[in-house]
Amino acid sequence: MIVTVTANPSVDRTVEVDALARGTVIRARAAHVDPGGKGVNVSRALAALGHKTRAVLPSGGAEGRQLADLLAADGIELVLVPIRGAVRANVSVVEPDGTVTKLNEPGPYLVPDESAAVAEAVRTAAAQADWVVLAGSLPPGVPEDFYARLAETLRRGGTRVAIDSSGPAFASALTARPHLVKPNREELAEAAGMPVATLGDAVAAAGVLRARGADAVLASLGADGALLVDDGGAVHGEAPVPVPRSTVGAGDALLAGFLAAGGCGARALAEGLAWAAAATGLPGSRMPAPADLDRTAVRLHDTVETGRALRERDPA
Ligand SMILES: Nc1ncnc2c1ncn2[C@@H]1O[C@H](COP(=O)(O)OP(=O)(O)OP(=O)(O)O)[C@@H](O)[C@H]1O
Ligand SMILES: O=P(O)(O)OC[C@@]1(O)O[C@H](CO)[C@@H](O)[C@@H]1O
Repeated sequence: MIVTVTANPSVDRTVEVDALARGTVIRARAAHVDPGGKGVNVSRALAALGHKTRAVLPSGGAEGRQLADLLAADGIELVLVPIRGAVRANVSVVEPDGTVTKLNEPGPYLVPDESAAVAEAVRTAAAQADWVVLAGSLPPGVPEDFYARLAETLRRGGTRVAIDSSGPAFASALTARPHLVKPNREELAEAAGMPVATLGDAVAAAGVLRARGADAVLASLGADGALLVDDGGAVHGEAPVPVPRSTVGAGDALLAGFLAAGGCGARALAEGLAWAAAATGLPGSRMPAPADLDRTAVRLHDTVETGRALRERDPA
C-alpha cells in the first residue's frame, strides 16, 4: 500500500485557448476539470494502474467537496481532514502548440490545529504502508518543516518516505533523511544551489542532495527523461513521446511508477519512465490506463553522458 499526503490539494481546471494575450478577454475553446495536487496525482496514477493507494488531504469548502466527488470514482481510499478554508483551484492554460501556463493559488490558510490534524491523520494512515509520499507545496499557515517532521517520525517508525516538494519545505525535508526525493530540473538546481545545464550537472546536484540527507534522488528532466542517483551510482533513462500533449502530472506519474515497481534500482526507473511517457501523451493531468503503457520504448543508460546538454523545457 502506498499512502500519499497532499498538504495543498487542488481542483485543476484546464482551459484550451487559441493564443494567450495579456490584458484581453480570451474565449476558451474547451475546458475540463481534474482532481489535482501532487500526492493526489500519484494516487490517481497508482489506482489507474491497479495499485492499492490511500490519499490523505485537507478538505474544505465547495472545492473540497468537488475534489472528493471527482476522486470518488477513481478507486482511491480517501482520508479527508476537515478544514475551515476552501481547497484551492489551479488553472492551466493550454495553447495549440501544447504550451502550458500554470496559475497555482496559494491555497487556504490552515490554523495550527488543522495542520496538527493532518499530521495525525498521516501517522494513522501510514500504519503498514510500504511507502508514504509527501508531495506538493504547503498552504499558508503550515510550518515550513511540516514534511521534515512527518518524514522524521515516519522514518523512525520504519516507513519508507518519498518527498516531492519545492522551496524551503523541500530544503528542510532533506534533513529528515528521506529514502527518496523527486525534484524536477528547476527544483534540483534550486535545492543544490547550482545551475543544472547538463546531465553531468544533474548528477553533481543529485550528489549535493544526497550529501544533505536524501538516500536516493530521482530527478525528472522533462524531455531528457529521468536520472536515478543512489548508492549504486547513476542511471539515466528516457522514453520518447511521439506527440506530447501535456506534462502536467507527468512527474507524479514517474514517481508513482517508480514506487509501484519497488522504489529502487534501474527496473523501477524504467517503469516510472513508461508511466511518465504515457502521461505526457495524454491531455491535462489524465493518468494512463494499462493500454497506454509502452515499456518497449524505454531506454536505460548505465553510463551517463555527462556532457549532454539538457533541452529547454518542452512546450508540452
Ligand atoms: N517532452 C517529453 N518527452 C518525453 N518524456 C517527457 C517529456 N516531458 C516529460 N516527460 C517525462 O515526464 C517526466 C516528468 O516531467 P517533468 O520533469 O516535466 O516533471 P515535473 O516538472 O515534475 O511535472 P509535474 O510537477 O507537472 O508532475 C520526465 O522525467 C519524463 O520521463
Ligand atoms: O502548487 P504545487 O503544490 O507545487 O503544485 C500543484 C500542481 O501544480 O501540481 C500538480 C502537477 O504535478 C497539479 O495537479 C497541481 O495543480
